[in-house]
Amino acid sequence: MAEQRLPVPRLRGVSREQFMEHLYPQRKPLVLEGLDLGSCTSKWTVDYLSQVGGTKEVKIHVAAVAQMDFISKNFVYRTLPFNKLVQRAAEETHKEFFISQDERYYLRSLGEDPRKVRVVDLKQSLKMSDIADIRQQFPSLGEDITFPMFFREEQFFSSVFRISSPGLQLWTHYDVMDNFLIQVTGKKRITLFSPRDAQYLYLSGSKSEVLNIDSPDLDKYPLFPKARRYECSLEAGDVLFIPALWFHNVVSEEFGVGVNVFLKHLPSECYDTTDTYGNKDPVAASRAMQILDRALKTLAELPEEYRDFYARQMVLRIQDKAYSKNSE
Ligand SMILES: O=C(O)CCC(=O)C(=O)O
Ligand SMILES: [Fe+2]
Repeated sequence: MAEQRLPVPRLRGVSREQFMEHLYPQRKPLVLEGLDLGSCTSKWTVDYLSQVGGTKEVKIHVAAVAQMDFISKNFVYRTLPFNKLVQRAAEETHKEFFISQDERYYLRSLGEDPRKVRVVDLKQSLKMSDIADIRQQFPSLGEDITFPMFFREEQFFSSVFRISSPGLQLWTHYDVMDNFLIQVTGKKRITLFSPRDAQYLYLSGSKSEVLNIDSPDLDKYPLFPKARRYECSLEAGDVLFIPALWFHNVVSEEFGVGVNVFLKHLPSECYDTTDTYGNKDPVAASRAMQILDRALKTLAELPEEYRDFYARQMVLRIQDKAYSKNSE
């Protein structure tokens, strides 16, 4: 089957009203151009970021190769002061390094203590200190960036620094929050897949096992070419809207600094309160999955012929009762 590459629509000068009333409800990826992002787009050079961002320790991925692989774990986690990370990610060869001279770096910033489970206080509002918000963790840099306010204040979940060495590729995954990915400097190729095509992506949790999306091993992943492939080039000043559950794969074509804003689409109580990354499935989804696992265990008590018969009835019931009637 010929592989299709569908462009992600690009829109310039979209207003808050236009986005919220007409575009957001369509739940499709979009590149928004020409939004006011504040002074970051001109200020955030390597020197400025390292001076103003300071020496706060950050946890990073370090990889000896361009394509990070979560299955073979061809990367390690290390810690560097923020200013060092920025300098190293911007250079191609390193005098100081962890694994090799040409190792690559990826920062996904975290909150103060990502292991701490957030606590619900008396007013039911959540303690946010362990959730990334660059305005909290990097207040001086936070002042330079204006988030596109294309959402209601209470939808805000987190804001995350994304800093990457040239060439690095982040595996295909989905997040459970809506996302505005703001590319402040540098250039990325982003490939997206619809949640409806999850069946062709060979998922392991929230990630696709197909790492080499440009030249997949078709013996291992024969259905992968059936997934409709959307693509965009994200350049400095562009903002990509990634609706929750849309898969994305990111290749940094240059050293680049981005910030993404995760926001809640569902009412707050639908989300897992221990989720600090924005990637734990909604509570009802993980409960339903657990119940399904129990049902499968129960079915396994039957001999094959019966198990097969009842399993097929269950699939039909799921399709009839739970699939969206709105075919894409
Ligand atoms: O642009 C990146 O570095 C990764 C983007 C991403 O996965 C996200 O914003 O959720
Ligand atoms: Fe993501």
